[in-house]
Amino acid sequence: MWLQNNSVDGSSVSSASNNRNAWNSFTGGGGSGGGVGGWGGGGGRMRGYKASSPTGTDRTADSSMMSGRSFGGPGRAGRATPSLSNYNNITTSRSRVKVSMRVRPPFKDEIEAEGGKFYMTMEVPERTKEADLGIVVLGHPRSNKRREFMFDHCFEPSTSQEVVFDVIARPIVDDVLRGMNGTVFAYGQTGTGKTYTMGILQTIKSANSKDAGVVPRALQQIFSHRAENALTMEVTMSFIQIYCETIQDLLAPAIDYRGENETAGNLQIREAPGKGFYVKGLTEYKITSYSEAEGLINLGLENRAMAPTLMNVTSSRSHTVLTVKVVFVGPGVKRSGKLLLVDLAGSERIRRTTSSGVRLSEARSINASLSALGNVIAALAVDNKHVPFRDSKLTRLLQDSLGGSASTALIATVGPAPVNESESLSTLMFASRCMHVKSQPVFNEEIDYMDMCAKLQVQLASADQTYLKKMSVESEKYETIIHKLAAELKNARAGEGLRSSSFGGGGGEAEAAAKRRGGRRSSFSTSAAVDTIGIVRSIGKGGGFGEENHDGVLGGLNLSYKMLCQCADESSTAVAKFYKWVGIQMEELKAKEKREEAGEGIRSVEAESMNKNDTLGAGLKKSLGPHLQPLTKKESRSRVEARFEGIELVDMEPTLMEGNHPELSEFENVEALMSYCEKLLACIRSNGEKLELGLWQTTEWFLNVKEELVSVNVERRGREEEVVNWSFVLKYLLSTNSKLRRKLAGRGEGVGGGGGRGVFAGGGDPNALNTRTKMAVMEDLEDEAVAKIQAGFRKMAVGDDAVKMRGGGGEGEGGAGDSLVGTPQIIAGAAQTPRTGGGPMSPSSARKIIPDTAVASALIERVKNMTQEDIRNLPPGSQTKVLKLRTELGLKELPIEAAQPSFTITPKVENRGRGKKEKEKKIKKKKKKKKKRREEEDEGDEEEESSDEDYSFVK
Ligand SMILES: Nc1ncnc2c1ncn2[C@@H]1O[C@H](COP(=O)(O)OP(=O)(O)OP(=O)(O)O)[C@@H](O)[C@H]1O
Repeated sequence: MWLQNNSVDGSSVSSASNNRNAWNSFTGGGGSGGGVGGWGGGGGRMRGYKASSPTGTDRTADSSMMSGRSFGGPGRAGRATPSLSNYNNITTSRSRVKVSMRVRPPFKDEIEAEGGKFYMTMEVPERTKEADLGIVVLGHPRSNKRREFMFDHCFEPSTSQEVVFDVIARPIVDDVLRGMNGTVFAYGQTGTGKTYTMGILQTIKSANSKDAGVVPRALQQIFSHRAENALTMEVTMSFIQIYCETIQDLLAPAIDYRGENETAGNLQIREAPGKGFYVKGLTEYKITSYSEAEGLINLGLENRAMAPTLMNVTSSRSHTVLTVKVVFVGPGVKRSGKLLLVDLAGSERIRRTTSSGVRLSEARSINASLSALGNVIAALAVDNKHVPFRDSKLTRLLQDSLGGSASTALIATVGPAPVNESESLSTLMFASRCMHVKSQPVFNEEIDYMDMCAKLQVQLASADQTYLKKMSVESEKYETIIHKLAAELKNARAGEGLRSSSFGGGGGEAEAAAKRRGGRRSSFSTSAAVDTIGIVRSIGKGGGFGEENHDGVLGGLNLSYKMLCQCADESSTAVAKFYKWVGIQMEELKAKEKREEAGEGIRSVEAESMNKNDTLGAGLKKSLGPHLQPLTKKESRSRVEARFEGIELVDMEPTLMEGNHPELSEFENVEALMSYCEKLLACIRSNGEKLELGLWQTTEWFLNVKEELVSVNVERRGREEEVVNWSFVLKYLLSTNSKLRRKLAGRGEGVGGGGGRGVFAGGGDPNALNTRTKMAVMEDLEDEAVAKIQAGFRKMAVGDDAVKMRGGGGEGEGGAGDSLVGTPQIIAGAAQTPRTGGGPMSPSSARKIIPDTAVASALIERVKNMTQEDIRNLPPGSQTKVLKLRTELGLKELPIEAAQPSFTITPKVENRGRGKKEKEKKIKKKKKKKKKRREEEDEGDEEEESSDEDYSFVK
């Protein structure tokens, strides 16, 4: 859209209107928000920035005024996109001077003079070679002439200072802070806003104010920059003006301490190799803050040559160059960036300025230098070999910036009035040429490696303490881990030692260990290895073997690595040992079974005993034969097979690491070490699993085998116990059988001795007998022994057998007593007091041994109730026994004369005094009876003998 003058945006042109004092109503052009025609072209490009004052009202009015015009039109939407063919040779802005155009808001007098008809439109093409390119179309409202220019940016009049800075200057300052040279210069007709754009029209105060231009904002950006670590930033500043081809130091007093300062008013440009052109004698101020810079610039602005011209009451009559050098210094590094902020004097047609005298010569000088600048640009634009930098002081000073090694941006300013058309065309053509000036910024960085090294060493030394402290903490951490590893390794070794000893020890400890584990799966400790991997990983994350790694850490790592290797090796050894042991055990067990199968072992003892050609042996054989049938071969084999059933040791080969472990220093990098450690860990895990599996299997197997063994042993012991029990029975029988006693007398061994030799040799726990066996034994014992004892007591009670027992006492000593010691339980609770002496048992002892309380009670009753007469009638030995028993029973002895018989044993009394024949007859009869009874008992007759007719208790 066209600019119009029928509305007002006081804020955007306030300074202009105030200065000119004539304009009070002006709209500062189309808004960026519209983006349709007019200045909105720039606004379209600027989408996202805050536009100052565009309104729809402005555009409506503007479009009505534009109707009928041959160029322009109501807006971009209604017009064809300008041809871009002319701009195809424009290279990307990254490798050339960046050019933008800014249109000053019209003054009031311009609006009045032109009637709101202006000559320029801006557009952003639909598609451009570069997305940020903008097009300005220049034409005259009253002619068909039309020129199109394409720039990097086209700023409408309402574009804020902030936007211009951000788009144009901020990237240049960024480059300077990175160590490149950068230049921002404003070029344009006088009075079009160069000084305003650069922000040095008046004294600068705050970079944050709305009107603050490039200079204050750039300084603020520099001082808010934070230098990288280890680099210090130094900023120096100089400020000159080129006035009528003289270079003046705006920051040096014109009068020095000697009275005058000649050099400050006319500085010379010199050239030095590696330094390029420089201003000799220029004062450079080191500044550390924005406020310092502000003070200096304001001082310089006071010194700046300004004079009102017809076109600009605040016209700058000189080119001003503010140079800000930013140097970053670090260990061995010097990086420098130079920022040139150039506010060129305004180009002008001398006739329009109506200058004369000094003003005229100023204008000529300005035009001459700008002309030289134009020539330089023209030469650069077409890549001329000769670039006339020396033609003016300005071009010489800008050589660094335009010569291609700096990052350069040009802001071309134009006025909006048609009256400025030719100057604007000239400016746009100059700017357009600049679009072709190549620029390839370079970094200004000097690196002194020696110096860097020395300084780093100093830094390192100073940082060493902190570093060491940090490393000692790290070290402690690793030490803790290493100690833990060592402890675990020790435990693992101890565990292995335990297993090793049990490996050789025959399984007892292995079983015990399995029991202690309570069925828990045993495991080879892999946590140590895992921790080591953790250390390696953490080292790896920390940068591997770089300088930053402390020796201590590497030492710790080395130790951990060694331990990991050791773990892997030992795990392999442990597996090998384990399986070897299992193999041996299995072989041994098989061999043992085979021996047993062949008839060796304990059965041979039994067989030996039974085969003895003596009464005892014969008796044993007769008594125990049925119990001691040897196992058949088939039975033995099935037992062996059962014991080895279920054991499948799948993989007996340990996992091994091939070859010797490399040294830590042999690894190329952390990754290689990590990879090897992972392999070690895999080896340890694999071996651990094999051990676990093996232990698990063998534990199960042993438990099975043990159960089998126990059942066999129980059976075997059962047989042993039966031997014992029967032996006891036989012993007792011996004690009552003089014939047997006589046979054994003088041998020095009784049945008890036999027991000591073989029967009790196992020392087994009779409780381990199963109930069935126990009961059977008990029943047999009771049936056999109790019956005999009862019979003996009965005889004793009648008196005659008591004599026999007493009489035989001397013969059987040492026979029975000892064997009772090992078998008290068999006669449950009876043998409270083991007998150590020999001879026939006393009634009291017999009572203790014999569980038949009925018999004992009868006996006791009998003794208690005996009268003196009864006792007197007893044989002398029996009298003593009875009296002793009575004493034990706590009975008061009656005087024998006074005693009344309580019962009468008639047959004995009656038979007393009978002849020898009768007596023998009786004995024969008894023997016959006894024999008969024995035969019955041998056949398992369980009948009670209480109905023995021979003996009767008479009350
Ligand atoms: N974008 C703008 N917005 C508002 N006012 C502006 C703008 N540009 C310039 N002006 C005003 O226009 C007047 C002239 O501006 P300035 O002095 O910056 O022009 P110049 O190009 O530097 O002129 P010279 O070359 O003569 O010094 C100043 O009063 C300034 O405030």
